[in-house]
Amino acid sequence: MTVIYDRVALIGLGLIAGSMSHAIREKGLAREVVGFARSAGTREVARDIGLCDRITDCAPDAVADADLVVLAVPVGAMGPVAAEIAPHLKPGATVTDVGSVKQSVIDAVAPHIPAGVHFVPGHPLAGTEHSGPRAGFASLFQNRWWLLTPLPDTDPAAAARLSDLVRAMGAKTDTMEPAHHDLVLAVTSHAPHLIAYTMVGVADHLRRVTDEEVIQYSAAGFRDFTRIAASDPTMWRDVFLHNKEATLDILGRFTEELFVLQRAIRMGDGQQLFDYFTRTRAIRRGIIEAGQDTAAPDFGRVSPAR
Ligand SMILES: NC(=O)c1ccc[n+]([C@@H]2O[C@H](COP(=O)([O-])OP(=O)(O)OC[C@H]3O[C@@H](n4cnc5c(N)ncnc54)[C@H](O)[C@@H]3O)[C@@H](O)[C@H]2O)c1
Ligand SMILES: O=C(O)C(=O)C[C@]1(C(=O)O)C=C[C@@H](O)C=C1
Repeated sequence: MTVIYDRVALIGLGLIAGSMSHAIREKGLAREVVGFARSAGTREVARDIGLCDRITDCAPDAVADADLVVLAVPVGAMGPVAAEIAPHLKPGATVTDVGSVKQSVIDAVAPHIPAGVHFVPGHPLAGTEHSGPRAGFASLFQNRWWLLTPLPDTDPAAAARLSDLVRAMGAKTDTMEPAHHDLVLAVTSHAPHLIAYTMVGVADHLRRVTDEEVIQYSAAGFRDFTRIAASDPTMWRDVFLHNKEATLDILGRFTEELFVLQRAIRMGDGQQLFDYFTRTRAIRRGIIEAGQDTAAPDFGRVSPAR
């Protein structure tokens, strides 16, 4: 493969940055991958497992002379991290982020980006319930979407070069308006996570169930919920706090639908339930036909949790 950036700096060394480092180094897409993490423990693990070519103890060091800087920290930390590295960015460099929410990250990061540095926000639609420096793996982005949400004044050449990197890591790229991205992701990712957290919380309240039966008789459907509900609390706290309006809108619609189904059950309206489930089954089949189902539960085998 061709080198796309001479030096890539990864800020935050968790699942996404770790997976990027594995993919970039495995495919030779950069001459050097430098990593920085805030906590000494994370840096130590990253050094132990040889996650990057170099790990530094200071964010400004990591970004000095980097051609691409990737902000891979929780959404709420993007602004402060951008402020810290901004004075040290190389003219002509590109800064991207991998945050699950786009508009609030843009609002927090863009004001810090100096003239002559390109900011191309992005979001890989790929992940697992695991986090931290050991969680990453090179094939995470294979055949998954990686959305870019460039700003009106984003340099097209900088965005195209980032797209090249993303595609070379195995992902498919598309561009979207940030606010539209946040609404789409509220439907496809954020509200479903909240529902999974809630469902597992409900089971937890039923002590009789939780004590033994929830483990012993855990059905596949509930197990899928528990996988999602095991996702990183900091990351998801920040997602909901920073995509508040869209998530609340979708949860409002969800509640209305839930009442419709609840009423159908109460009234014994089997036809309504059958018709509803027939429509939703078609959506699932559409996702599989589009090649978007990658059997997420297998991720646990690929990358053991911390
Ligand atoms: N996990 C997923 O499924 C997934 C998928 C796509 C995008 N994302 C987004 O990618 C970003 C990183 O997620 P991840 O799953 O790699 O997380 P992670 O928890 O595995 O890693 C996050 C890293 O950020 C560091 N960090 C945390 N708080 C920080 C702070 N205040 N300042 C500096 N560093 C800090 C942590 O030490 C860690 O190194 C998030 O913005 C998340 O929304 C996650
Ligand atoms: O498979 C999972 O564990 C995920 O939840 C990944 C997932 C998603 O909802 O699809 C989670 C958050 C992201 O921002 C992108 C991907």
